[in-house]
Amino acid sequence: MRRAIHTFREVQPLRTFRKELQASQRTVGFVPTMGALHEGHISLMRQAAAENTDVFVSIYVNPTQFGVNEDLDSYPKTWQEDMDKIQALNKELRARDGSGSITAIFAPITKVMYPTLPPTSEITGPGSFVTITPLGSLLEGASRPVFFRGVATVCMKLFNIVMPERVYFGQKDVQQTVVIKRMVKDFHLDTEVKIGPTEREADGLAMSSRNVYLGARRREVGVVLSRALKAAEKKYLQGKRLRADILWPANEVSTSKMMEQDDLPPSKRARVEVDYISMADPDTMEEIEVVDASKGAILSGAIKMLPLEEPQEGEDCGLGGGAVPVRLIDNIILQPIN
Ligand SMILES: Nc1ncnc2c1ncn2[C@@H]1O[C@H](COP(=O)(O)OP(=O)(O)OP(=O)(O)O)[C@@H](O)[C@H]1O
Ligand SMILES: CC(C)(CO)[C@@H](O)C(=O)[O-]
Ligand code: BAL
Repeated sequence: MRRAIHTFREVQPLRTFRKELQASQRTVGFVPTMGALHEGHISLMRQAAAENTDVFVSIYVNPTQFGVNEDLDSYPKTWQEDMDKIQALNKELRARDGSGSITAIFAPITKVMYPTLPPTSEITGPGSFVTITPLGSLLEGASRPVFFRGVATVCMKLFNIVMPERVYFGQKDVQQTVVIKRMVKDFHLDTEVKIGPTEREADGLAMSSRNVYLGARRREVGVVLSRALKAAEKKYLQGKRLRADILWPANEVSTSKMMEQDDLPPSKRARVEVDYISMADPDTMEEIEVVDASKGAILSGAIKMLPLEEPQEGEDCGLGGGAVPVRLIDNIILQPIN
């Protein structure tokens, strides 16, 4: 049966629609996004459609997860392209027997999501927040202090509005998946958290909405993060278990790339800073010295691609002309070995 996609801007009409679905024993898989959709998002929607009759997608750039000096204002917005991609996915899904499809988009304005106060990005600002500590203060949380408070808060609101049977998150944001699982467990939320694999470009770069800001020169250097993590994973697969043995090749790959770029003239280089390379416990994200092979571990990292110093005439500098710094994250799960 061909079904239209409903776009909701308000909570109540969405709830009414959701209740109708529930009354007819349909199941909802929910994919929260901030838009600027790419194959990473689409693969989560595909997975959700395989496991539910109806898929709800939210498109909302949540201000409270951006720090005051972060890139909220420049976050890419591509509404029409996003709708075209979702329509194309539905066409693909409808050709498949037994598959669900995307039936609702939730695209609220901020007053709908934060009805009481203007939302704050200040650490000590007022508001009703969900905090998951210390998990949310480590790694990404150390660099972006309000990030996981904002993510957990908006996801709690979205889950309360959509009431999905299942929620879908990408492994690319691995710490986010750990935070969401913890929130669902600790608050007894009646939903199942499903994680989809990281979708990558052919050279290994993890897909991200922010990649449009990279341009060719920074794009080529940015792939260093996935290479560094791969080098570390290789050590684990070769039987190494100690932090130093696993992480040194990752640090070497990233440091030599930094030095290589620093030595180039400003007209040719794309400078990069490493924020962290981590080997952490999969449940707590605390750093570990030794991998317990029965449990595995999470290798993750974050780098910052600095603005191009001397963009060249005619060069593909990406959206923003190479002036926007771009933070890239990536991770590899060291799988348990029995
Ligand atoms: N490459 C990817 N593979 C799989 N899932 C992804 C990928 N990139 C993002 N996702 C997932 O899509 C969901 C929405 O993410 P979001 O809209 O922030 O996109 P994004 O590309 O992660 O943006 P950015 O990297 O700029 O923060 C999240 O669950 C995220 O983990
Ligand atoms: C989960 C999320 C949509 C919350 O704003 C965001 O953090 C994201 O896109 O990963
Ligand atoms: N994908 C995580 C959203 C953010 O970086 O703000």
